[in-house]
Amino acid sequence: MPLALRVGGSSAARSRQACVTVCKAHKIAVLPGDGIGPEITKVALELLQAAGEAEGETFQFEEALIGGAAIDATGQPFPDETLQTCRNSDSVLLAAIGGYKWDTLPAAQRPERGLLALRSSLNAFANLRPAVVLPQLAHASTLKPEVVEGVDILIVRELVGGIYFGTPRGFTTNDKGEKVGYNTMVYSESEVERIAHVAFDAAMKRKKRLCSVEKSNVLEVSQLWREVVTRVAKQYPEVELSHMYIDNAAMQMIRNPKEFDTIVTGNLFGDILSDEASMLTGSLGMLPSASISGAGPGVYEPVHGSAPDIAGKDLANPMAMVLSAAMMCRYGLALPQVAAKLEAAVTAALDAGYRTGDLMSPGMKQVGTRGLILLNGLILLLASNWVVIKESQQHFDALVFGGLRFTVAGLAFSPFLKSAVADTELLLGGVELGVWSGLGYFTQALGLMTTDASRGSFISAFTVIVVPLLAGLSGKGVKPLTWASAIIALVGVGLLEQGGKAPNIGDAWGFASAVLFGIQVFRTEHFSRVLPQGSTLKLMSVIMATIAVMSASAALLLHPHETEHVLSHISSLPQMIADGHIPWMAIFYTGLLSTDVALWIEVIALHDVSSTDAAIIYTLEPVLGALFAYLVLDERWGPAGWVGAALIVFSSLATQLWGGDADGGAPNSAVEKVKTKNR
Ligand SMILES: NC(=O)c1ccc[n+]([C@@H]2O[C@H](COP(=O)([O-])OP(=O)(O)OC[C@H]3O[C@@H](n4cnc5c(N)ncnc54)[C@H](O)[C@@H]3O)[C@@H](O)[C@H]2O)c1
Ligand SMILES: CC(C)[C@H](C(=O)O)[C@@H](O)C(=O)O
Repeated sequence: MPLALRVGGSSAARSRQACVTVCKAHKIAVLPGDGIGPEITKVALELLQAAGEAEGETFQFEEALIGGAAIDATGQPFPDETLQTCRNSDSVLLAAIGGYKWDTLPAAQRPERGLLALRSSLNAFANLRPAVVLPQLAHASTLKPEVVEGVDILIVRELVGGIYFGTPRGFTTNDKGEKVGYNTMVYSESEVERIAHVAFDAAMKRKKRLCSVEKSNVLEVSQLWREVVTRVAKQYPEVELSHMYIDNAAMQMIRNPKEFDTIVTGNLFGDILSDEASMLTGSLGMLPSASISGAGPGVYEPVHGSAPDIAGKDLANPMAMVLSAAMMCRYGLALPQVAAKLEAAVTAALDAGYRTGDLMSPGMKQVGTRGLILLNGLILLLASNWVVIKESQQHFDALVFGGLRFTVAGLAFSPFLKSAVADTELLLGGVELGVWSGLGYFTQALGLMTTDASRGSFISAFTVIVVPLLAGLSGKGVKPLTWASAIIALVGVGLLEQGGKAPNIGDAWGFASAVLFGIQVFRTEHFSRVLPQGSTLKLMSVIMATIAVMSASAALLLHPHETEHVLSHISSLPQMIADGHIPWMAIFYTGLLSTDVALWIEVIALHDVSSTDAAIIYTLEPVLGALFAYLVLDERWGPAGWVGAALIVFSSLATQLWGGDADGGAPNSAVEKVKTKNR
C-alpha cells in the first residue's frame, strides 16, 4: 500500500552499520489476532522494518496467537506461551481479536477474554487513545469540517479495572425464577490515583486542561473517582481540572469537540468515548492506542476491532495499526525518530490522496493492493509491445500485421461471444471499448511506421494526462495543476522532437493514439465497475471481436494489395510461416499476450483501482519501452531528448501525486460498491 511512500531513504547507513555490531534488536511480540488483524499487521511490520532500517534500528519479531486464532489452535484465547512471549519482549504489538465464528461461545471462552487477560497480566492499566483530526481528513468526518478541524484529544482510559474486571459477576436466578446477569463496577482509591497521575502528567505536556468523566450523579464508584481525582489535582496546580458526567461528555464531544484537551475516565466509559472520538478523525481505522504499565512491556494496538465484515477483502485501513507501531516506538522503545518516520508515512500517503474505502471521498484515490499489483504486471507486457511491433514492421506490412494480430486475439475470446450478445448493456459497452482500443492500436501502428519505438512510447505518456483531464471535463472541473502538467508535457514532447530524428507525422499519430487510449482507460474503469461481476470474459470477447473486425477492415480497405497477397497464399500459409514470411512469433506474442492478457488484466484491475491510479502506473510504460528499444533496437537520443522524456514523466507523475481532483471518475460508484457489496 502506498503508505510505503516515504519511509525509506534516510540518513542512517552508517549507524546501521554500527548497529550490526553494537545495537541489540528490539524484541517485539506480534499478535495479529483475527479478522483484518493479519492484513494490517503485515503492512505495519513492513513499514516498521523499513523505518527501523532507515534509522539504523533492528527489530526482532516473534509472532504469537491470541483471540479466535488461539482458540482454534489451542482451545484457549490467551495461551500461556503467548503470555511468555509477551513477557520476554520489549513491547507487544497487537492488531485485533474477535469474529462471528466465536460469537456464540460462552463469555468466559470468547476471544475478547484473551485480550482482557493480556492487558491485566501485563498490568497495562493506562490506555492512551489520541484522537487527532489530521488536516487532510477534516472533510472525511461525518461532522462539519469547522466542528472537527484542529481537534486534538487524548483519552486516558483506565484499562485493567472497573466493570470489566469487578466481582461479583455472572448469571443467577431471581425470586421469580428469571435469569439475571450482573457485573460490578468497582474502583479502589489506588487504582484511581495511578490513572489520575498518568492523566495529569499527560495534560502537563499538552494544553494543561484535564476533564474527568464519570457518572457521580448516580454511581458511588464515580463519587469516589471524582473525590480521588480532585485530591490528586492538588499536586498539579498548573492543570485546569473539570468534571463531566459521561452522558454530557458524549454529547459535548459531538457538539464542540475542541473544548476537550485531555480526558481521564474509567474502563467502560473510555471504551465508548474513544470509538465516538474516532468519528471526529474520519474513521475508526485512524485511532491508535498505547497501554502502559509503568513496568514491563506495554501493549500497542489500534482502537478498532477485527472488522469481520471487511476481513480478507483488501479494504482495511492499516493506518491505526501503523500509528500504534509509532506509539510503541515513541513510548515503549524510546525511538522517536522511527516513530516520526512512521507518522510521516501516514501523512505522506494521505497527502498523495490515497484513501482506503472507510475514508474515501470524491476526488481522492482509492487504493487496493491487488489491483495495483496486477497493473504493474500489465505495464511490463505493454512496454515490450512497442519493440515487437516496430521490429516486425521493418519487414512486414503494418496494417496486415494488425489484422492478423487482432484476429488471433479475437479468436481466443470467441467462445464467450455467444453469451455476450444476449446482454445489450454489455454488448454496447464492449463495442464502445473495442472502438476506442481499435482506434488507439490503429493510430499507434501508423505512428510506428515513421517514429522511433522509444519516442512513440514516451509520447504515449500523454495518456496519463488525458485521464484526469477527462475526469475534470466530465463534471469535476480541472485543477490548474493538471493544466500545468499538460503544458510541461507538451514542452517535453517538443524537446523530444529535437532529440532524435526530425519531427514527423508518426509523432502526431502517436499523440492521437495516447488520447484514444486515455479515453479507453477512462471508459474501461466505468464499465468494469457497472457491469455485474463475472462478466469480464464476455466483455473481453466483444471488445476483441470489435477490434478484430476494425483492424481486418482497415487492412482490406487501406492496404488491399498486401492483404490480398497474404490471403491469396492462404493455401500455402504454413509454407509462408515456415519461410519466415509471416512474423508469426510477433503476431502471437502481441495478439495473445500484449493484447488479450494485457486488456484482460486492465479490465480486472480497473475494478479495484481508479483510472488515474492506473494512469500513474502507465507512466512507467514509456520508461520501460525506451529501455527495451535501447537494448533491442539500439535506439539512441541526444540530451534534449532525455530532458523532454523526463519532463513528460514528471508532468504525468505530478498530475497524479498532487492533483487531488484527478480521479478518473472512480470514486462515487466505486465507494458505493464497496459500501454496499462489502467486497
Ligand atoms: N481491540 C480489539 O481487538 C477489539 C476492539 C473492538 C472490537 N473487537 C472485536 O472485533 C469484533 C468486531 O467488532 P465490531 O464490529 O463491533 O467493531 P470493529 O471495530 O471491528 O468494526 C466496527 C466497524 O468499523 C469498521 N472498521 C474497523 N476497523 C477498520 C479499519 N481498520 N478499516 C476500515 N474499517 C474498519 C468495520 O468494518 C465495522 O464496520 C468483535 O468480536 C469485537 O469484540 C476487538
Ligand atoms: C474487544 C473489547 C474487549 C475491547 C474493550 O472493550 O476494551 C475493545 O472494545 C477495545 O476498545 O479495545
